[in-house]
Amino acid sequence: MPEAVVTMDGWYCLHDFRTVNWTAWKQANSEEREQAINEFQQLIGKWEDTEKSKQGSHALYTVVGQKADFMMMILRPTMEELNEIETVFNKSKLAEFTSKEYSYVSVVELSNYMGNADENDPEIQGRLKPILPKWNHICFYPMDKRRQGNDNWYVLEKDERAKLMYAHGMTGRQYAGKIRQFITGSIGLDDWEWGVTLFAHDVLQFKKLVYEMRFDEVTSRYGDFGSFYIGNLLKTEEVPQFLHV
Ligand code: VOV
Repeated sequence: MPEAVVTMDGWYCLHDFRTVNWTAWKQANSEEREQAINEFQQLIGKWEDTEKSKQGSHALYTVVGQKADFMMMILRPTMEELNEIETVFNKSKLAEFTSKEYSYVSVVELSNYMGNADENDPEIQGRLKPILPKWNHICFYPMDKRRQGNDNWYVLEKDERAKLMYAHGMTGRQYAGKIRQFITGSIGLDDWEWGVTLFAHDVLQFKKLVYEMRFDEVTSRYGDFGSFYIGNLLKTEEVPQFLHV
């Protein structure tokens, strides 16, 4: 039987996508809107404090296209904290004007194919508990490794999988400084096997990287993908402008 890889797992992760009901938002009076915006900014302020004390991290992006209007990506040490954050948002004034579009629950994951990584190494700890970059663009999509006929990732021996992952890593390394990738594992946690979250300064680099990877065997033979979500950075101070009507 092929050997499973022992993963190293870090902070839990919630991707939370919301759509604004602009009609209801426009009908609200200006005090209500101001209250909703202030409360949301205070909430983000708390996330910023948590990030400063390295107890978690977050990213806030507007979403381009009709899949949602904005997304919150939250990293925390426990699943309970993720749940608390979404509940606080759900009880907020702004939530009265938004609908839940999609969410994804996972955990920051590093696979240790070479078997030589030391989980206590500060560099590895930094990757398991990362501070998310506030780069201009985000790209999120869930994915599976295929299990179909001759293309079944889960019957490949570990050495073979390690070789394919190595080639994958080599393609990715060419994008150093242009793209930062965060792989979150979600087997047993959500509907797909992994979440892929990419950050870039230049949005076109997502297309170039994802296209180039389509030719890596690990993707061409074994990659199955869900919906793609693309977004632009929403800074805390830009929230009032984004919500201005
Ligand atoms: C900047 C781009 C980039 C780079 C450098 C990179 C490197 C690496 C390395 C070195 C490793 C293995 C060790 C680890 O760190 O886990 C991985 C692991 C993984 N990757 Fe990756 N990946 C990138 C980018 C990158 C993308 C764009 C995708 C989506 C695939 C695509 O075709 O759309 C992806 C997927 C994954 C997955 C699902 C895993 C876990 C697979 C498993 O079976 O465990 N990844 N990845």
